[in-house]
Amino acid sequence: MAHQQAQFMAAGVSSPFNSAAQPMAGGYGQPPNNMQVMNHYDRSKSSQPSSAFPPQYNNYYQQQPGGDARSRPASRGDEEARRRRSRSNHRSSSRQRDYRQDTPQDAYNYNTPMGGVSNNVTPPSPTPEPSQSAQSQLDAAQRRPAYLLHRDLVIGKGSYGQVCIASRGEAEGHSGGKSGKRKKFACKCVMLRNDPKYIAKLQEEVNVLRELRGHDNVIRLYDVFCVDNELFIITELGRGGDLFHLLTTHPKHGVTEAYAAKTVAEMLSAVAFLHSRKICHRDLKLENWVLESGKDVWSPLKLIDFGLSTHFTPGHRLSRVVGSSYYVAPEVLKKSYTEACDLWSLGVIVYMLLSGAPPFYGKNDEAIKASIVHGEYQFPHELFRDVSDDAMAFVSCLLSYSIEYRYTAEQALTHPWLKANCDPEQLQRAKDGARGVGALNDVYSGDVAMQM
Ligand SMILES: Nc1ncnc2c1ncn2[C@@H]1O[C@H](COP(=O)(O)OP(=O)(O)OP(=O)(O)O)[C@@H](O)[C@H]1O
Repeated sequence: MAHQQAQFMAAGVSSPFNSAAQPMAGGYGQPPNNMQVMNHYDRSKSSQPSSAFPPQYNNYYQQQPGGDARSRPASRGDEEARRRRSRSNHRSSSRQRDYRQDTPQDAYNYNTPMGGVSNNVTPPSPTPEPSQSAQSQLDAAQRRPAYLLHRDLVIGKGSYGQVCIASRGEAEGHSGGKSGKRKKFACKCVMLRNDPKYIAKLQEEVNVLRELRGHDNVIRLYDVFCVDNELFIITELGRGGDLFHLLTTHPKHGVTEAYAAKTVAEMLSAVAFLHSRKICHRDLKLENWVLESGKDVWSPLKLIDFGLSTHFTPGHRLSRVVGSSYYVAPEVLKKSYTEACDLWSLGVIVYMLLSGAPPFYGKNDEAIKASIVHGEYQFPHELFRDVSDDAMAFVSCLLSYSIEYRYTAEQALTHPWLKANCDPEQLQRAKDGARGVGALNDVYSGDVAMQM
């Protein structure tokens, strides 16, 4: 994001970070050279350092059982000891583990012929046929229906496969507009398994993405198809990379309140919209928000990764323990929860945006879970010195242990902290988005959309 930084500074836009900016890595808003993209986005979880966060995140304070959430500023000695403990803890703790024990029960559809463009996830045939064409022999760039898949341009890796760049242009039968440029997309590539539960999970992910099309802060689905037992989910490309990357590649902690408020308004807009459609995301975390533009860190945020999302019935409790360390709500760990778990996760995200550290932590997943279930957190002075009382009050409304008192996304959008720190037009757009105003106007236009 060196060029992002340069861009907003040159344009006279205020820096989103709390401290003097140093060049940051990441982003691919400029025509990327392959190596840049690989360097910044080939973030294989297996190759992640064992620390949950890079060193600049390791200033977590020690939990003080029984302490007031807004309690005493830590003394310098305390803080040093905590930092030391925290640093050694996080060297050995695992990164963002998912508690994936989830098996959505929706029916799935086996009807789509291989290679077709479809909304349906097609399971592999029990005895896979040998590779059918020269297509499968192309390695670095493979031609798929209407897209060129750039297998070498990996922008992310998750537990289900990898996400790479796909593009299309005149060669694939699409006009490139006036500029004649190829349009780029993100393509999630997932090997299919002959496992109905697994297929049903993917089907739910695709269904949810399709249902949410048109909201400004939800990544837009363009296409889904299967080729040779591999599923390809083509979505809009978040060119600015994800928020985890943005925060952790910056040398200092936290973002300004103005940037946090803009970010949170957009997140709440998306989450309110999801909940109005009776969809619970269940995996909100910094990594699952990407910036639309690689040139402007103030560009809109987009929610990605609906792999753990589920439809819910109001009044019915969900029970499967799913989510990611640090962000998972206590009631999820207790196996009885509602869509309010998403608001808890947003509370964790805002806390982290403002301070650069998570509110609940521990030396391993078990310790993190125990800290979350215990439910007590603080706003340590050294991390929140420059943060307003209103901002902390806002975080408290989301990190309410009791879901009765926890704000809904709609309620949170009316909080005075957002009003004081957000551009009014932006806040209004977020509120409109929460009610699905933009989404209702999302006409399926254009050839790609027609394929859906
Ligand atoms: N549309 C996109 N635009 C930009 N980056 C993306 C996009 N989709 C995914 N990514 C990147 O790829 C990473 C992995 O994608 P995703 O979360 O969808 O995969 P996953 O297998 O479901 O991962 P996880 O195991 O974390 O749930 C993301 O954290 C993000 O950095």
